[in-house]
Amino acid sequence: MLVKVFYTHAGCTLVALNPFQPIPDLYTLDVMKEYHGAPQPQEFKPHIFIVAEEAYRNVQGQLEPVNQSLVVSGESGAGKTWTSRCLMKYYATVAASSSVVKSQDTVERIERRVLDSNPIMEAFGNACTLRNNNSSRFGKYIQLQLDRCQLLVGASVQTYLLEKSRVACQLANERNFHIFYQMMKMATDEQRKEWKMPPGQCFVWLPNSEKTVEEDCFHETVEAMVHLGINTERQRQIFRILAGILQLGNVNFYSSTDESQPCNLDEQSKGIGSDLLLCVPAEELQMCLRVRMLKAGKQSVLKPCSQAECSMRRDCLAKVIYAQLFDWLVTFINNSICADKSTWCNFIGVLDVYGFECFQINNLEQLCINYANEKLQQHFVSHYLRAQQVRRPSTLHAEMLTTLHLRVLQESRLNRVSDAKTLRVRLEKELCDNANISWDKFSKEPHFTVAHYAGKVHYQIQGMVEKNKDPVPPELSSLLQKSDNPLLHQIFTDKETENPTTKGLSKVTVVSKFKNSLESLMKILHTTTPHYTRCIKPNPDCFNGCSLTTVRLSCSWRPVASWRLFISVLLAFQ
Ligand SMILES: Nc1ncnc2c1ncn2[C@@H]1O[C@H](COP(=O)(O)OP(=O)(O)OP(=O)(O)O)[C@@H](O)[C@H]1O
Repeated sequence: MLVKVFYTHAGCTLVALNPFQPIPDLYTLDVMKEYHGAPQPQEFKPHIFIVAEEAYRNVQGQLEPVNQSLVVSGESGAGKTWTSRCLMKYYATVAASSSVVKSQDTVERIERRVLDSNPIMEAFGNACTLRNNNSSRFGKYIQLQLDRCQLLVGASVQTYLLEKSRVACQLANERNFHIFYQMMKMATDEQRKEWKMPPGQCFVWLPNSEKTVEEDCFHETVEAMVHLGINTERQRQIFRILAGILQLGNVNFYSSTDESQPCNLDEQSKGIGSDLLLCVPAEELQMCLRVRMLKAGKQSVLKPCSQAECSMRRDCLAKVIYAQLFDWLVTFINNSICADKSTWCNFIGVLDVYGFECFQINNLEQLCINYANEKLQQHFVSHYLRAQQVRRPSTLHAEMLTTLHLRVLQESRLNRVSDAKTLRVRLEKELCDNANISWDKFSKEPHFTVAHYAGKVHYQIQGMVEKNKDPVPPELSSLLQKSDNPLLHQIFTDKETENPTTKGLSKVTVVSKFKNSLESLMKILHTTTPHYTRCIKPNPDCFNGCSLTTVRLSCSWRPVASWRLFISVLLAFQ
């Protein structure tokens, strides 16, 4: 009989092979109990529960550093989210004890809430892509909070870089975020009426809706919302906002024959109901999408937008609403599951971030994601070398100099207007002595190529600066503040208070925000005991006939050679 093996150890790393099918008896309650109760779990067959148990025992043993981080890595579709869920379920089971003095009810509720954060975040943050039907389009770090008796008393979630562009633009054969399809497929007649979504209506922003994926389960999302304390009225507000976004996608603009006049909307677009769903005045919404306000000193001038600009403003409106709604949800979840600081003393963190990305066209998002992967790889390499008692080569000095040097240079660049070609020339000048970046001077599309630890990636320069600034026209923000939807109103009013546009304060850009959150993540990782799990996708077609006995693994970890270069390039866009 062929015994299928899905886990093995490679040095200090657990290698997990995605079986692409449910494996009966691999993750049952009994198996959890077996690993948890074993005097020496390491002597058992390799399993994700060994990693989980080892981290748990480290906390019990109170050996410094007591806090633990479980770093789950791998390419898209390799099984990171699945593994993270497994780890959370493990702790929700073994770190809950019926013998606790606290009421059983409270204990159950917190474990359940922690687990219920998953379906909500997956519904709003995951999508069907070419590589994975349930691909996380954001990164997350979950801290499971343990009290003095090592019982799970709460959790907190930090998310990174939601791919909000997906709301308004999906690659061929990919889909928008699951939640939209869940709504469309599972709505009751009453909801359809409320959401202005008659059966059979097509939405431009919902491609491939005929495809059925396991994740299209609206009831599970709603049930999780209820458990986390999102009441029916709040749910209504959320779904109306989402329906409003969908309707926005069906709005079309036509250039006016008179250039001094705003673009036209077709009759269908006028009656589409986004204004009603987003609870904003119809005329003002149409105006904001088609006319921009230019400030000249104290005076403002109104200028009609071109057809392309109107579409960009429509997409921008949808993206900013969705991203803010996602952030609101994460904050709500945190408020619901986070324990009071006085009640917990240690944590086990589970990190599930985007894997290394290399597409045909790569831009700022990939640069950030791959930078994060380089940092994690570097963290892994230094931990591995420490474990092998090999002295680390010191790169800190050079690194600091590079960063400092470039930062000084970049300060003078802020707000400088430049096209892609000029920017390429500037970057090349600055980074010409770095062996890990190369330039193709003759290419039509200005780009640069970075030799990553995982392979070479070409990055398109066109649009990078704009993506980094990620501007939201002020007219759109003030329109949303006027919304009669209490949630939309709250989200955009809070945002305004959080980020006052005070002159002189450094601007928050995509890179600066990402860099800050990555830095704080790395700080946390450095103060915890790390455990690495590398998930492997045995084939690109998600074929389910492989096991570690049939796949030859390449465990050659190439050293990070280029991560310093990232700081330079990313700083250039700050
Ligand atoms: N241990 C497992 N047992 C059974 N199926 C699994 C397992 N791990 C992964 N899968 C299957 O593989 C799919 C992809 O896994 P998952 O979503 O966890 O990948 P990922 O690495 O998080 O990808 P992405 O980076 O795109 O989010 C899952 O939806 C599930 O069907």
